[in-house]
Amino acid sequence: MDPDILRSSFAVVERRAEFAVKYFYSHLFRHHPDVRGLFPLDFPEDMERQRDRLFAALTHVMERLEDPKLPGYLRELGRDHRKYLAQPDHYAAVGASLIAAFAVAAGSAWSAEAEKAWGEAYGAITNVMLQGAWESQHEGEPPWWDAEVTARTRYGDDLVVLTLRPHQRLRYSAGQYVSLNAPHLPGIWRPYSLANAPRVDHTVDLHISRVENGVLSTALVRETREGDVLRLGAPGGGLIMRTPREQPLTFIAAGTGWAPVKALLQQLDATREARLFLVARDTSYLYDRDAVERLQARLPRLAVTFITPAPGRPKAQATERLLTALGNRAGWTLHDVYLAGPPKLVEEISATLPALGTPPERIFHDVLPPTGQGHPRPLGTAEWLLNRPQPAWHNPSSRTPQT
Ligand SMILES: NC(=O)C1=CN([C@@H]2O[C@H](COP(=O)(O)OP(=O)(O)OC[C@H]3O[C@@H](n4cnc5c(N)ncnc54)[C@H](O)[C@@H]3O)[C@@H](O)[C@H]2O)C=CC1
Repeated sequence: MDPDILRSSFAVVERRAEFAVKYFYSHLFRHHPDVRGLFPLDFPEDMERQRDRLFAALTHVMERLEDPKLPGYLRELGRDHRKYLAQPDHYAAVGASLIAAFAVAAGSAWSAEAEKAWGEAYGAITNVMLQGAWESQHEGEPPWWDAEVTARTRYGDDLVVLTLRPHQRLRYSAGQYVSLNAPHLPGIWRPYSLANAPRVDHTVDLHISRVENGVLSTALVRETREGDVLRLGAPGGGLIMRTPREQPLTFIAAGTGWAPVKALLQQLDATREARLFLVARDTSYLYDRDAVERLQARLPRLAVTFITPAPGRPKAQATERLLTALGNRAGWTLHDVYLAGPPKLVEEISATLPALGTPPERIFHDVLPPTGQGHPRPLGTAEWLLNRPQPAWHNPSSRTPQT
């Protein structure tokens, strides 16, 4: 497998992603009509997003071809793909259509070597994913976990906290996420962080913020009732506690990014020194305040800072205020930082923290899909002070305003 050939041919295909994806799906469904059921064809807007997801996953792999963590990621992906009831034949069918689509999209940039490199790479990727699926099956895990909604708390129009009781025990670490599906919306799965450390009764909380035109989040926020049964995919993600006991911690949570941070905080003992920055688009979105108070009562060395825009100011101002607050705190060389929230915010804050003194390898967050704008270069301290980064809102209207 030649990483250079893979990367150079993928770079050409990526520029024609839209065409490549259309070709891929029509090729796949023409040759293997049986796999149609695995894709959310009833929801054209979701099929549209499927394109981004397919390329986000491929880009993720392309960027990590030589990363020793890639096999672990692929095993987790294979375990998670059991929820689609994906069989070895399906993997082979997808591979044949993917390579056919790449060949057409790459045009004259395609060659016999590229075809060979992709065939080998796809075979290797599939083997590791199938191994992950097999291990999960061997350990007695179900393809997905049916889970009954046992409680539901609505905050405003666009946010709901659901408590679910999985029918089979779900093993996970605080800070991990699962994908979630409602059986009446087949094929639509979205990742949500588990909002609690494992409990004795095995129930889990999910914090769901409604995304405008989001088929699943809208249904979950508006229609889900106690007694409904939802489906959870295999837990995954590496936002788990990695910091030695004696070291101080900073948590930054924006919006429902509070979910994994809350789970991580629940694991701390009373001696831990930690600070928490909770960011919301306005005060009415600072939900779950009781839980914050309970944590403060249990953790005397936890300093909490709430950050919202000034009254009447746009929500972007919260991120500016967060940057100011971070700049006013000391000790960044000592703190491990755990970050969760909108991908753009996570990207910006993790690019800013090294200028304050946190080593990049001490900043932890989920691997979020690429925003298409590349990763910002970390700033030097002087650059940061002279020219503080402005929050970049790439789609400020993608959220429904609260009425
Ligand atoms: N594990 C993780 O990292 C988790 C991430 N999330 C993500 O967090 C977001 C939560 O959505 P909501 O609760 O509706 O949050 P939201 O849209 O209300 O945003 C919360 C705050 O984040 C900041 N922000 C939002 N978008 C930004 C942008 N483009 N650039 C810079 N700053 C921005 C603003 O300060 C805003 O006040 C979703 O994108 C979700 O995918 C949610 C849960 C867990």
